[in-house]
Amino acid sequence: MQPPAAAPRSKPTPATPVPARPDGQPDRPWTWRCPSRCCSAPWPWPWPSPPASSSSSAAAAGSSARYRRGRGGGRCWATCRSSAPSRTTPCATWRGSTARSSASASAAPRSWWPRRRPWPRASSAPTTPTSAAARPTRAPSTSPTTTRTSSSRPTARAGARCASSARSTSSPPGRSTTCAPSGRARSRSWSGTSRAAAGVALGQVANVCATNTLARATVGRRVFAADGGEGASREFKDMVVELMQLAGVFNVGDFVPALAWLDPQGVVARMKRLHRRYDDMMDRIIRERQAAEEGKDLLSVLLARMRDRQPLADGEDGTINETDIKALLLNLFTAGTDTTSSTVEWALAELIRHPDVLAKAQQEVDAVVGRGRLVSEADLPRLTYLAAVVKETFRLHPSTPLSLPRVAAEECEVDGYRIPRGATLLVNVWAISRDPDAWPEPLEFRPDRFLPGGSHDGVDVKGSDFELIPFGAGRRICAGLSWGLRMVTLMTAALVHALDWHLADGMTADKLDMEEAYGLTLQRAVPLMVRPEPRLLPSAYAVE
Ligand code: HEM
Repeated sequence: MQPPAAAPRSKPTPATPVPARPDGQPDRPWTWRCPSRCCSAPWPWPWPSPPASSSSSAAAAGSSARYRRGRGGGRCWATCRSSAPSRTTPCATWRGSTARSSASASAAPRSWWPRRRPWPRASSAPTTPTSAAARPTRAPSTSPTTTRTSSSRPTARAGARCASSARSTSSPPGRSTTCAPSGRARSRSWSGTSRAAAGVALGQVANVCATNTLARATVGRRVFAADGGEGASREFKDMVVELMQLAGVFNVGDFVPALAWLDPQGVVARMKRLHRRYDDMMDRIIRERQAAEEGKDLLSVLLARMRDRQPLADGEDGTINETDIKALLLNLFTAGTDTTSSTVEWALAELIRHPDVLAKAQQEVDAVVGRGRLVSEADLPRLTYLAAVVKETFRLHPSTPLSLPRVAAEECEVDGYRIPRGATLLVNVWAISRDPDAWPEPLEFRPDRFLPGGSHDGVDVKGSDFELIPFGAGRRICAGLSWGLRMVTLMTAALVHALDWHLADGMTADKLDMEEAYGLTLQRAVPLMVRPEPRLLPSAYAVE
């Protein structure tokens, strides 16, 4: 296969002065995209910081243009489509690996280092005590009116087994209670959130919720306090983000084995440091669990199996040890937290940018649940519009845009392209779900397409409709699909139902930055800062 020409690597001469970030935040690095527009890669050289107060001329770029600058999109994808006899597998593979190589080279001062997503603190402006009790009714809306490089992936395999164990231990089939234990934690943290009228980073709150919910099923307790645990949650989230970024780096040693021992970018050294931090955290959790009474969580089950020298799954050989347990937990926490919370963050961002869609979703949840209680997992099957919103979010913002690397076990041919044995393949899920041949108006956020009578009525995210595969497909499909889908849907439903949403810091919906940061998971480049406002009866927020 002859891949299309790669992005030019010479430094451009800017014709115009460097504009400020559209969001007017001079303290964060603003990375240019490839100037030839032939690909989505951030420009790989350090760029002078924009002047602190210059006006936001770049903000004029429309939302569609912002989307187009994302990975694998824009002209490059179109070029591949026209020049290659088959676009999907080979082209997606090429796009993926190229995007990795150039995108990972974005951040100053080390040109081969991934850009870190800024992790905001809630504004230090004085908070107004707008408790749920004080603000029971819906306020007039002030919303703007405009609209793994490892080929064997051992921990992943173990994770798949682990997740099925989790299913059997924590979430019996037929019982619709997967996320139920987190309900109280959720409402508690939201009432705290609503007090933070100055603005909260939605992704961070969602991450604490997703992590605690998963933690309750896996280790029997929340790992972050509902409030006051900001430091710890930030540390954990930073670890997950760092892991995702390192996993997404174009590591020279992987492609030029002779250089691997040199670790020229320091990726392996950073991975090892990160691994030690994870290991310490897991050690702490295991010791605490061993000291406490045995529970019904996954960790208790695993520890009991280790103690009784039983294999992990019936019918399998071999017993498990503490390292296996740590690997399983690590796998679940890394695979299951950031993916979930970033999807919820994208969903809210889209809803804020589309007030009509938000209003429709709120009407639906009001009709099904009312305003006297919080939405629960049992309500989800009746929330068809909300399900469509979630699908549309997965389509435009798949949290694992290049899926996970696959290695061809045997040489094969796909659509006329020879795939050699041992080749690493990446499937560009992001580009597939924006393919104009499969999706009319692919860059528009239109949940209606999934409704009865819509162009994609009946299309699902569960791996059988190949134009929409945010969880992957086939044998190695996401092991936490059921959990992740329910978590995203429940969290989005709850946020939409319980709160009205305003952007913080004077931001308006039409200027909201929808830029994507680079990493294994699809984060927002600029975290979503919001001001939530209660919209239910005060009693609905009551917690035991
Ligand atoms: C929005 C939520 C999530 C999304 C979009 C997502 C997406 C993905 C994707 C695309 C893959 C790669 C599949 C492939 O190679 O074809 C994957 C693998 C995996 N995911 Fe998820 N995931 C999510 C949530 C979760 C959760 C909540 C868990 C666990 C509790 C989880 C556990 C795993 C594991 C263990 C694997 C590796 C499976 C294997 O290689 O056999 N994921 N996920």
